[in-house]
Amino acid sequence: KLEKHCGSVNGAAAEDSCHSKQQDGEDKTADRFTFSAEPTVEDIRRMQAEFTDERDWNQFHQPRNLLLAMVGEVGEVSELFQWRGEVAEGLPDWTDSEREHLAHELSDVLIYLVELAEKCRVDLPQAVLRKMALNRLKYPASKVHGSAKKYTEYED
Ligand SMILES: Nc1ccn([C@H]2C[C@H](O)[C@@H](COP(=O)(O)OP(=O)(O)OP(=O)(O)O)O2)c(=O)n1
Repeated sequence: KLEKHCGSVNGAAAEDSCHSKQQDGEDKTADRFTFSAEPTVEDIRRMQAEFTDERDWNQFHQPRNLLLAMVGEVGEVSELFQWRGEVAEGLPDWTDSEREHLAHELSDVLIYLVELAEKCRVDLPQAVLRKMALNRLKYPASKVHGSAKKYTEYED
């Protein structure tokens, strides 16, 4: 079962439940945003595996091809942002159609990423947990709070 999220299927046009202005006028949209619980990463892996099986496309979906496909889709995401200058969180100036286009392109990136991980036998959800643990060790909050320097730039 796929739950509706934020009053819309893609979470983009959710003026009432997701986009509330506080009394001081500050838009707290970003603070309130969360993803739907489903589909899980494993659901996405399985759905894409079914999609490729049904088309006999597995023969084309080797790791290197999936990597190139994913990078191509990242390029399509970049196209949506290029020449716009700074874009604020929540994309306040974007039309619904532009938001939906972005949702499609980000989904393409995710679909290929998940399939690439599958074909490389990387259990992505667990790998993310391990990598985030490493990130926390590398960048202790007490040491790096408020600074975006890379870890090699810290002196002690
Ligand atoms: N050989 C293929 C082709 C497509 N797809 C799936 C995964 C992606 O989610 C989407 C990509 O489709 P397109 O290559 O047609 O790319 P776009 O949807 O981005 O279309 P366009 O490049 O015209 O914007 O379809 C796939 O799994 N394997």
